[in-house]
Amino acid sequence: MTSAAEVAAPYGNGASGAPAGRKVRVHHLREMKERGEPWPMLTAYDMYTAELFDEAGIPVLLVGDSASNNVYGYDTSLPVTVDELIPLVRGVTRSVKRALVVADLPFGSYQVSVEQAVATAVRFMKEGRAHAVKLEGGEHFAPHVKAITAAGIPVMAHIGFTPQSEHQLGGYRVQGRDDAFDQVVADAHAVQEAGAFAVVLEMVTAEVAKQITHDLVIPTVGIGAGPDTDAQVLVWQDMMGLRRGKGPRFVKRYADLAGVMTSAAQQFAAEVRGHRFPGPEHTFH
Ligand SMILES: Nc1nc(=O)c2c([nH]1)NC[C@@H]1CN(c3ccc(C(=O)N[C@@H](CCC(=O)O)C(=O)O)cc3)CN21
Ligand SMILES: CC(C)C(=O)C(=O)O
Ligand SMILES: [Mg+2]
Repeated sequence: MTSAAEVAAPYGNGASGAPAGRKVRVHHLREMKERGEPWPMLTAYDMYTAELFDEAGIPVLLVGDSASNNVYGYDTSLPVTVDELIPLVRGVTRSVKRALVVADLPFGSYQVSVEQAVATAVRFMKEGRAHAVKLEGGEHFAPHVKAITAAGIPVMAHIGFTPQSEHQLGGYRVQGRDDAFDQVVADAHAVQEAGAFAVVLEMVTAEVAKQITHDLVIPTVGIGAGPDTDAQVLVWQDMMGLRRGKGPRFVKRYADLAGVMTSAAQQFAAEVRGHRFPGPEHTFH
């Protein structure tokens, strides 16, 4: 038995929701919702980010298909492949002690059929050693969520603005306004009913996010969904200021890594050019 105090015990610099020093499981996320404790989620695509965010007390790390435009240099989420993502997932899962690692299924790897969805999810679990998978879609993807869950794989759903459908949705646009309100609510209910353990709400109005968060027993994870979701997620290069440019309005910058890294690179360059690096302490005889 774990005591309530143990369950609430913090680790690292933040509360994980899991018992101190133990792995975060999907049921801990639902328990945090029940206790009214919002939890953070960040993307991670490699060893050092995974290690640092895990130790900082981030309970859930997402290896997003956003690696497409944040690691591989494509302009959107669409081009990245399963074969490109699996090695990143493996690097992240190898590097965490406690965090739950969710692998995002990329465009084209689950939409073809329910069978394809299960097969792709199995690859991410077996080859990537992920702890859960995520896919974009609501009502239409409830059968996929159900079949992957039936295979023993926890599924996080993602509704509202779904970047893999940007061409159908008409670009990066807020969802859930006016007539679309009921559709987003119906999608949320459908994925919960199908067995999803959590649902990402991306770029929906705060009003629809609040309603869904109240309706569902599973946690909602907001990105551009206002203050009332059970959890919040951001792409780490956005919130740490590594990615330059304006970016989405829902991002808050907590650091200026682009500035830090540019000046370190410039200083290194200047010292090499000026014969000041390496010094005696860096030199073998
Ligand atoms: N670096 C990065 N951050 C993200 O949040 C992110 C990715 N990449 N890649 C995958 C998706 C795509 N996402 C995006 C990308 C752009 C906007 C954007 O430009 N939004 C504008 C317009 C919103 C509107 O008013 O309709 C904004 O100002 O927020 C939003 C979400 C979220 N995801
Ligand atoms: C923005 C999050 C939710 C995502 O799906 C990704 O990073 O790919
Ligand atoms: Mg994604």
